[in-house]
Amino acid sequence: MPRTSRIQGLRNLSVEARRKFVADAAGIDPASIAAFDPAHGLGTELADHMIENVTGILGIPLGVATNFVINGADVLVPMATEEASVVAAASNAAKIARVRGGFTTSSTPPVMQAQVQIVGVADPEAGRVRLLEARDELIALANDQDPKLVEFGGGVRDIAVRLVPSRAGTYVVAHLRVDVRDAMGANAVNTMAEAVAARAAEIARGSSLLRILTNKADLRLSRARAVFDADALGGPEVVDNIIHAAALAEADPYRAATHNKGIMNGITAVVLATGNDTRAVEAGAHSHAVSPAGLYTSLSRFEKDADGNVAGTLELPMPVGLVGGATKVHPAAQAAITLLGVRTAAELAEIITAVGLAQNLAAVRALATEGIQRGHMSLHARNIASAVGATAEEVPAVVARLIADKKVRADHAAQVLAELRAGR
Ligand SMILES: CC(C)(COP(=O)([O-])OP(=O)([O-])OC[C@H]1O[C@@H](n2cnc3c(N)ncnc32)[C@H](O)[C@@H]1OP(=O)([O-])[O-])[C@@H](O)C(=O)NCCC(=O)NCCSC(=O)C[C@@](C)(O)CC(=O)[O-]
Ligand SMILES: NC(=O)C1=CN([C@@H]2O[C@H](COP(=O)(O)OP(=O)(O)OC[C@H]3O[C@@H](n4cnc5c(N)ncnc54)[C@H](OP(=O)(O)O)[C@@H]3O)[C@@H](O)[C@H]2O)C=CC1
Repeated sequence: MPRTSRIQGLRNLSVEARRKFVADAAGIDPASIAAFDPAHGLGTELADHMIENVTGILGIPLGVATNFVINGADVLVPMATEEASVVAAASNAAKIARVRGGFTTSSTPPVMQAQVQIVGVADPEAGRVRLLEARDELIALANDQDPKLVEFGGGVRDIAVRLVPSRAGTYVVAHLRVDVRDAMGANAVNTMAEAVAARAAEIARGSSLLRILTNKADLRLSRARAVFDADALGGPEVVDNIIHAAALAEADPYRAATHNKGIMNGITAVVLATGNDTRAVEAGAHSHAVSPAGLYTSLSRFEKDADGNVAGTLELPMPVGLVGGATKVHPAAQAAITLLGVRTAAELAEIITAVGLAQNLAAVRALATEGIQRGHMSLHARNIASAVGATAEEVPAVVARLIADKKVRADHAAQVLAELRAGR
């Protein structure tokens, strides 16, 4: 069948049947996502090469979000998360976005920056200018460290120098701005920073100290936008309430933190599923959420467009790669990349950003209407039923009672399960 993400009723299939269905819908061989099955996924031998003192493997559920249309193409999105309702919510918002054509994305070139801290410079202003004069020499020295990256069309694009006053003096901080192509880039730029540090310090007339990537990846931005149809959202009142919810998140750091957590529900799940560095993406996102005036604010924007629909946008750093880290090593991460059908790190980054926007819209819509608990807790109820010991056969009956009684709580679940087993 042609590639499609509009799948209804995926939830009603068994896990195995779902895997087969998803592969067919993506137009790929089911064997290429066999690694989603733990039996064919990451084994202890491979895991032992990934980190230190390996004693086992932690399983995290991997779901597939449906309904996404991104830049006119249908995309099925693998999401690894321990939290109920995240995959359903992303699929729900993608279904709404689909009414008006789905998501449109774009990004800057994949430029990461490494910092070289230079201490003890007597004349920092002059040190800054001396370093800028040596731009070509420093770029050549850095590029020599990674001929392969240069061969792929990447490499150092520029040098910037900042003066950072601190309680321990003014530091001269040189930035290497490196196009890392399809890499996340941390190892690549760290190698370069370490290689140029001594020469940079000599030129600035100080000594080098820290030589490390900055996770404030504000030169590597990814953007997504979508129009969420007013009728599909539930009408003009829902639109207005979504705008009020977004306005509070823009103005109030307490709300912004939760609003952004909702965005990261989607982003982290895809970053993790593709074997990328969740901490790097999270650090970049939160550093980007600080406005020029120093206010921690929302990463997304929701506006009412001229036709009364919600125009949603999200822009944030998205340092993800296809060639390094766990992405290349972890069999399930490779399967996730195959399912997504991406060929460049930029394509992956943009899909992740679209998922972040969808996730945010779903949560904000729920909050601006019926509240989060009905949708979220009815799915979380399955966790609670399992936690109190319900078997796979018992879970549906326990969940149905918890929702009917509007008491999605462990104590009530235990009571319901006991009653069920006693035949009451
Ligand atoms: C949970 C829903 C989707 C229910 O919403 P609903 O309206 O009951 O769903 P529906 O049955 O009408 O289904 C609509 C679509 O959602 C998907 N869907 C719906 N249910 C399932 C399911 N079981 N399994 C798989 N997919 C599901 C599916 O795509 C479906 O389309 P269909 O295929 O039927 O044509 C909705 O209430 C929702 O979007 N809620 C938001 C939930 C959420 O954001 N959860 C994250 C955890 S809470 C949190 O951490 C963050 C937060 C909220 O604090 C952030 C913030 O404050 O901003
Ligand atoms: N602060 C942070 O966020 C830090 C993160 N990390 C970790 O660093 C890892 C990511 O670093 P990264 O540099 O991406 O990993 P790698 O060093 O594994 O991959 C980058 C290298 O891959 C090679 N390469 C092959 N094909 C391409 C291509 N198409 N585009 C770009 N490069 C290509 C390049 O040269 P070559 O083959 O010559 O190497 C490049 O240097 C992650 O695991 C992350 O967790 C590490 C330190 C700090």
